[in-house]
Amino acid sequence: MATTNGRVQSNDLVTLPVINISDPTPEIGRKMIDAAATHGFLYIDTRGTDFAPENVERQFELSKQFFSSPEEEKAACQIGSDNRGWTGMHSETLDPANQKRGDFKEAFNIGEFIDNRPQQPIPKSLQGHEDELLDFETRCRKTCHRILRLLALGLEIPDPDWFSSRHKTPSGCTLRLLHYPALPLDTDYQPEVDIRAGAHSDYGSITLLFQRPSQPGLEILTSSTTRSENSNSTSASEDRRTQQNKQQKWSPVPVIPSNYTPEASDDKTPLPPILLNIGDLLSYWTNNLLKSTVHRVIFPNDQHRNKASGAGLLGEDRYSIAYFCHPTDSTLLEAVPSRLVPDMTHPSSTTEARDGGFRVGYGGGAGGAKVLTAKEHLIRRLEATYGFEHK
Ligand SMILES: O=C(O)CCC(=O)C(=O)O
Ligand SMILES: [Fe+2]
Repeated sequence: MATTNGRVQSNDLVTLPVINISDPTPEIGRKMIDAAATHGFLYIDTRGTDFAPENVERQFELSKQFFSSPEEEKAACQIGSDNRGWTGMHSETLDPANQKRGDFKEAFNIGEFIDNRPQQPIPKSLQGHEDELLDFETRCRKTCHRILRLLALGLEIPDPDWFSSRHKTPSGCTLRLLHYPALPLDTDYQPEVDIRAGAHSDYGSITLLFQRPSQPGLEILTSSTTRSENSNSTSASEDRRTQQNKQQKWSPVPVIPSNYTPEASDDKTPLPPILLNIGDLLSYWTNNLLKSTVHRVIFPNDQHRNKASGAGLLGEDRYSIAYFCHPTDSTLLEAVPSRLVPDMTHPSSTTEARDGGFRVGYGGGAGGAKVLTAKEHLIRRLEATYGFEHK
């Protein structure tokens, strides 16, 4: 273990379940809730989704086409306060407290299409491919709706469409293409302070992440409890002390987990499962029952040590695609009608025991002074990160 960015780094890969969502039963929903309430991350088996391997391959081809286009063309679609467009190398700093310079990545944010049309300038390299972007976005949306339905079933919400019916347009849904370039041989990259994507949590309800086989780097912040010497004690004070001994560590998330057997054929690279994680909004909405876990992307240490790749560069390019799913802008983040929210988060708490008379069992601050809309929640979150007001 080594200390990076103030936290311990572990070599232990984290084990997350791989869930097939083709059969929308309450039992599958419960498994998803268990994982979402523990690590906030789980894998979705691509066989139960709207994605065929060629859809994902094609989107990665388009992504490469965009990132390898001339800088001026990308800059013509520079990101604005609407959170859409291109952000270049080092222009985003996801973890300013621990980074001395911006993320070693570039990204292109595509906001949702309205009436089948993009609502932002499309760079030259992607012009004529709008239908393919829309097709991929539509598959992401459908898959998210299946997932939201399963989460509602797992939470025993009487209406299984309670979440999905609150995820319509217009919304903050964003498809994000990401490129983490290999480094020049004379790089001054320092693994202790530099990073491909700084530690952060996602803003929306859920995120889908598509990764490439053999392009690792994602890590999540996990907690492990180290017990003190009086480990037989179960008193409340001992429990509190044990709590204080919780150690946070970075655990790598494998692209293809050992508990997954992809359909590999001779001529094709296997399609990794889709990684799913819970975002801040859904965590807030479920009163922190579902966890929005901090994660980051590192430049793999072995690639940093082993110097040049064939291209005269250090390490390899990494590409990923994220789909950030958000509720309809006007959605009120009010009570989630699930008895599991109080039961699982605060088993013994009562209304009076909670801060400010916060109503137990009702997520998202319902019962508090003001119920936020999804858009207000997103604006607050973006302001906290970028320090400027988004439209
Ligand atoms: O590229 C990745 O693997 C993760 C990207 C990510 O966490 C993000 O864009 O929010
Ligand atoms: Fe993220």
